[in-house]
Amino acid sequence: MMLTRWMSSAESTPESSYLETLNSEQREAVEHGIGAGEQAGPLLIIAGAGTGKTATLAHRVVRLIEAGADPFRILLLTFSRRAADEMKRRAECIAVRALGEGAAASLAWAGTFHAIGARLLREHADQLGLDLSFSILDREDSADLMGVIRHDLGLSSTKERFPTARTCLEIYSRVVNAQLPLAEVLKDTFPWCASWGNELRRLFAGYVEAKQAQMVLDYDDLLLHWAQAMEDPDLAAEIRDRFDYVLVDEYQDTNRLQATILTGLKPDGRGLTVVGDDAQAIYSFRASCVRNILDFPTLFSPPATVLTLARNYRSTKPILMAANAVIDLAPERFTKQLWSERASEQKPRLVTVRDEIEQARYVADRVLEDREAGVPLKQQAILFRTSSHSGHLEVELTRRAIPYVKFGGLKFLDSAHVKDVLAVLRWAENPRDRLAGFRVLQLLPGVGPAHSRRVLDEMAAALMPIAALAGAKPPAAAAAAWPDLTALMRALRDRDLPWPAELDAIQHWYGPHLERIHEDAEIRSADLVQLAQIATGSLSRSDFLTDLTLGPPEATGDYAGPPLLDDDYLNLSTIHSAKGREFRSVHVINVVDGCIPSDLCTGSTAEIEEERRLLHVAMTRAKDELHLVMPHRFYTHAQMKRGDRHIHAPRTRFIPNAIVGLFERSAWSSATATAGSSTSAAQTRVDVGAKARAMWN
Ligand SMILES: Nc1ncnc2c1ncn2[C@@H]1O[C@H](COP(=O)(O)OP(=O)(O)OP(=O)(O)O)[C@@H](O)[C@H]1O
Repeated sequence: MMLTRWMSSAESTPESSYLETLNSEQREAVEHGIGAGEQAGPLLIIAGAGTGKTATLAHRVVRLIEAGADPFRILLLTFSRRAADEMKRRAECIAVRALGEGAAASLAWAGTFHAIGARLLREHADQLGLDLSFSILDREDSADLMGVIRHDLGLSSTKERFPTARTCLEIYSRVVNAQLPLAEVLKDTFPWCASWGNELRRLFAGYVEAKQAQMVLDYDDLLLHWAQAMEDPDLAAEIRDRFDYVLVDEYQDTNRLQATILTGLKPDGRGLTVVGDDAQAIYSFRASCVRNILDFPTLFSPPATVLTLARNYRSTKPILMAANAVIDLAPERFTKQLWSERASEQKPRLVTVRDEIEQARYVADRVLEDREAGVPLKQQAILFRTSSHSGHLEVELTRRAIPYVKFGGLKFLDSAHVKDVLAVLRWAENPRDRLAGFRVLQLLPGVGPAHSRRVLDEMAAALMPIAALAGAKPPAAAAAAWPDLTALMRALRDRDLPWPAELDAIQHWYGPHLERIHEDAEIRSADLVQLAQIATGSLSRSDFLTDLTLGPPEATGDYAGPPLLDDDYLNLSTIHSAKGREFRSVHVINVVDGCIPSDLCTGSTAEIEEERRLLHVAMTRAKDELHLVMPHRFYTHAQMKRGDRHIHAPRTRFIPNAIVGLFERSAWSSATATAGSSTSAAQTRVDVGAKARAMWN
């Protein structure tokens, strides 16, 4: 899209009509510091759920441009790629409205911290001693690499069990992102690993060395190296000089390392705007730190201006009152009471069902009822704390042929066949990427880990790795397939095919292997068709790999076969993945202690508080209808077939008796539902208490 630089501030009209749709609080945030003759001081916008944070940030971007800012020098940092795309789209629409057709704000620097980090590191690779063609490992690959080093150092065969590769990666990642010493992270977050401090240090040193030898960066490196670049005065000045304005969305979910990067970019806070909601901080497991937002104002001198958005445009009053009540019980936060003008008689419902099977039936019934009443499936969502909570529901939906897409949980890109194809691309991009090579080589019949390692060692030692691959001696079973692989790699390396045609070549090569390896090859190849389609959106192989690694598509395609995008489908989502979204009708399932809060959290106050915020986030996704469903009992897994062991689950502690009156309570069972009625708690059928008392009177 064409870049237009708007009128200078002298020409701009603060009363521009495109700002009229904003309320006065939003307007104040949009106008902050504009026209003051110097760059605006630091600004923190505390924006409660549904208060128009995206709209406000998008308008501020356009207003800055209108006042003379250069769109190329605005850095917009968001939490997900979807949020970046949405923000760009909104800003462009507003720009057109503000300045007429033909006007456009092309935001060249909008993306996640990781994506922007990757781009800056590539642009400054020389100065940072990085190889320009570095590839990026996703979390799975990083854990695999950690596993390889763990094994090589003999840590997989220690007498007492050494932490798993995944736990080691989590520890490593927390040290990097929270910028804390290893000993402190072990003591506070991984106390059961505390005795392994020395071994972990050795492991992490090996992991870092392996990444450097293979010219790969993991997600954490994208931030770490960016922060390190900001420590060099000249380089920091160069990077700082690229951006006049830095705007950050979802600031409550940034971690210490990201905060360091921001203060490096804007040491006095001038030109810096951050938006967030401390009540929606839900990513501490990724070392995000709610203190970042609570402490932001005092980071600068003079301190940042704090503006609050409290008018919620999304939810009805009763939904908002209940969501406010849940978060009001949190001990520390910026105080704000969300309010709404959307009147409704309907309180959110708190529904008890016998077990998860009944819960699935209840939800499926309600979803169909809502659809009959004119609410499309796409406007409905079922939310849960953990991906595995939706098992029963997925079965019930499939049984009733209700199409759905699941967000969170097993992702499209985590499926083996998609990873295989991407590994070929990554290996072609960087033949020293051992993990990619390790995966690709083992697709061939008869090639195992030992043989792959040998070939990769030969390639690592050679000046021309692909020639070394061609010259390597394959095991007998792979002899026939070897020339095809080397021919493919050579073609990809030499860029014989234009992008994205090379993906077709890979699929052509991969087809027979897919059929040999997987029984359900046909279903899996549909995902590969989808992958090829996604590839058309990127300009080059390297862009495609970077885009996918940093912002993967979220829908599961592994088993369900994703519905076409224009079909109507129900949204199933973890609460984390529903962040930033809204639906006319929302069901939150398993609203019981043990699920929310999850019994997986260790019970520290900070963790419990985060679970409270999760429930708040879930509730505030609803516009018109909100159902919180509570199965009364859960079957336990470790028992004989047809066993009937179960545990009783109490209502979540986040809805204590003091606030339960804000909900309409009812009990539901499929037996009474088919008889055409549900039992309301208020209309008890058999008052067993009275009967029992009567026995003794
Ligand atoms: N000034 C306004 N007038 C009317 N509607 C508005 C206004 N501002 C925002 N909205 C509407 O309110 C809803 C919520 O806005 P948005 O999605 O930007 O909220 P948000 O603050 O990002 O929410 P959350 O943090 O919960 O994800 C949207 O449907 C949006 O169109």
